[in-house]
Amino acid sequence: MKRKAEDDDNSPRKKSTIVAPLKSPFAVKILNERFGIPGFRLEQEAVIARLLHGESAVVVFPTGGGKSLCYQVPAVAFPELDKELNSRGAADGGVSIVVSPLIALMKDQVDALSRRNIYAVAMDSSKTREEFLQINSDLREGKVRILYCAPERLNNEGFVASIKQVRGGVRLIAIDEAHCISEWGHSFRPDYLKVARFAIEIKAERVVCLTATATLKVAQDVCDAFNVPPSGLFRTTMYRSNLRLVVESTTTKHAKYPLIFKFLRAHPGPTIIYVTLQKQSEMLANDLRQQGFNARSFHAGMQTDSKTQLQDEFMKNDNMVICATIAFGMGIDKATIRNVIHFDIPSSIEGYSQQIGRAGRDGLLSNCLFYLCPEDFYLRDVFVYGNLPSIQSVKEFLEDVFSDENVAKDVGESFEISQYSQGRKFDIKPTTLSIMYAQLELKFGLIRAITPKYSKYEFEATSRYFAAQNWDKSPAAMAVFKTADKKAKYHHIDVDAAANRVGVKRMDVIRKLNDWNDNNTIVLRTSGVLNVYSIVQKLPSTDDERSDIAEKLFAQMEDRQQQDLQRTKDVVKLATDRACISRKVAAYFGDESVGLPKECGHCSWCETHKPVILGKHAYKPTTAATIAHVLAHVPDRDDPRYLARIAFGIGSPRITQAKLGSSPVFESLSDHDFVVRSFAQL
Ligand SMILES: Nc1ncnc2c1ncn2[C@@H]1O[C@H](COP(=O)(O)OP(=O)(O)OP(=O)(O)O)[C@@H](O)[C@H]1O
Repeated sequence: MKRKAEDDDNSPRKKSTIVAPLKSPFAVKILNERFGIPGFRLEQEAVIARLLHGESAVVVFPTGGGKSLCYQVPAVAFPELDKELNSRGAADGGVSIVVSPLIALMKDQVDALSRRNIYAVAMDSSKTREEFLQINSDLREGKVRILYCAPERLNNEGFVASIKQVRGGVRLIAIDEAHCISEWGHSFRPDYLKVARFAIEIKAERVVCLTATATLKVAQDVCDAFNVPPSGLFRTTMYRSNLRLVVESTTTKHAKYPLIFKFLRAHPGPTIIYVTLQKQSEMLANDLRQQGFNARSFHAGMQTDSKTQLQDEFMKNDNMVICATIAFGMGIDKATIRNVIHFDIPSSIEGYSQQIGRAGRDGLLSNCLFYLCPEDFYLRDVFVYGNLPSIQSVKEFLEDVFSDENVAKDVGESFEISQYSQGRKFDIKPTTLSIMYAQLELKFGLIRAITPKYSKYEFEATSRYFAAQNWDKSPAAMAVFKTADKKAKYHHIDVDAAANRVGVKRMDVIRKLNDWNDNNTIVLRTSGVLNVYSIVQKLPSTDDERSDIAEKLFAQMEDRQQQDLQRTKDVVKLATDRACISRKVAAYFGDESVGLPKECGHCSWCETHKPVILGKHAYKPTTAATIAHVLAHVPDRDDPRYLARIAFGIGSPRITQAKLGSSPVFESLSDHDFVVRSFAQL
């Protein structure tokens, strides 16, 4: 008998009315036997029991709380449980997919799982073609237990297609850092919004979303995205009784230095000092070294090898001070960090709590210091105001996306665009640009991102390449031979020009290059991503329609700017309030658990019962003369926000291109409030 379509719906959106068990002896057995761990912590067992029962879950555990086991144990348990219940064939165990933004973390986990004889792989761009083919074949045969990938991978329709063919299907999707799904979250990532759609498309049986920082609102958003009922939300307390939370205010940034030196002399041990700017991390490490500390700097601008080496050193060392941007710490599992110091204002309470959460995982007393002064606000404002482009830029960007050529295309056709060049051309930050694309995709339903292309191909020829010139007369090979241009060691090739020249498809040329790469005829290098979008709905062609979309996009970004400004205010309020800081952090995350003391007894408020007083942040007023000074150096009058940015010292692609970053007016009004209005009446 033919079943109704909804009966086939295995997707996580299908709600269940059956109550899931809280215990799972089977999961305990897997934990002991396959992971060598004696027992579960927190609510790990209840989460896993629910997943094994076929339900989805949202997990909010603090950093280091053991979220990884919540998906690793079920992934291993599914095929074993099938065997026990005799419900599926041995090769039909399916795969569990972990979506995570942290590539380094994926690698560590894959290594650890491999040591336990669990077949896990990370699908990332470092894989060679051979490895990639091997993974795909193993996936099809249902051999891979856990597959890690970054959210961006879900834009790759080849990947989505191959997942649909996995033998045994997708048993579970685990979404790490799941707060990135929520637009209310402090680190919203547009590609995360596509995970829910992906889960439905590939008919994932269940989903587990994991995060260390989610307010009630964010947790609710995550639950809504995957239709997880209240019984599927697991939260444990954020309160950490071994963390001493101290806030101190200073009059200037400079005055923080002697306080830090003095504190670290009295409290040695592994330490992380968080700063906002890369340059600052280097300067501070330098100053600390001069004071005799074993200090090093860490930031995202460093080479991957140096970063890995430094992390390894920090893991082994018991008295190292790392001056780092927030790039440091994610995936660092060092239990004995004694001090976490904030040299600048953290961007949100979520960020603050995540960073202090890295201290004292061994349960021993650890100090979390937060130094605050009026100068700190400037840096935060630069970051927040720098994200919002001008409405003019948004309109020009949309004109480019909805060009006559694209508008003439039919539904199902696609267009290519380089987000990188658009960012430079329209003066929009890459993250902001990708948020707008995600909105065009998910909110307006106009386009859909599909597999990006590389725009630049180059290769190093081996002797086989030169030999092939005599015998390989295939059109794709001829296209390469005729077009590739040798400069020094590398041949450069414009794949589109090559394809046009001989009248073959672009794809054929790319396939040829890849085949040659596989059989050692060439060593291929690719770079320069071209984003590709397929048209889902006829693109808007009238000015009114475009204007309407531009205004909606802009309004939403303005909203985000307000939220970001509010986040800074929340942090300052937390630090300067007449209340227990630990309790306030817990309350911010909706954690009012019974058993939480009214006052923690180990924060600056509880220790002194005096609030931290922050000096007044005095902005200078803008005058006609200060504005005229800026205008004298910048000829453009098309965009008040652009002028305000220069004056305030917020870099942008357009400012870099105009070489105005070193102009005398750049940053000239940094001690003024960021007022676009001052330039708007010109
Ligand atoms: N039940 C347990 N018993 C003993 N050790 C555990 C248990 N659960 C997790 N751990 C260990 O605790 C450490 C932290 O776990 P994990 O990395 O999963 O934390 P996390 O919640 O993902 O943290 P983060 O938010 O920093 O990513 C790991 O070394 C892990 O092996």
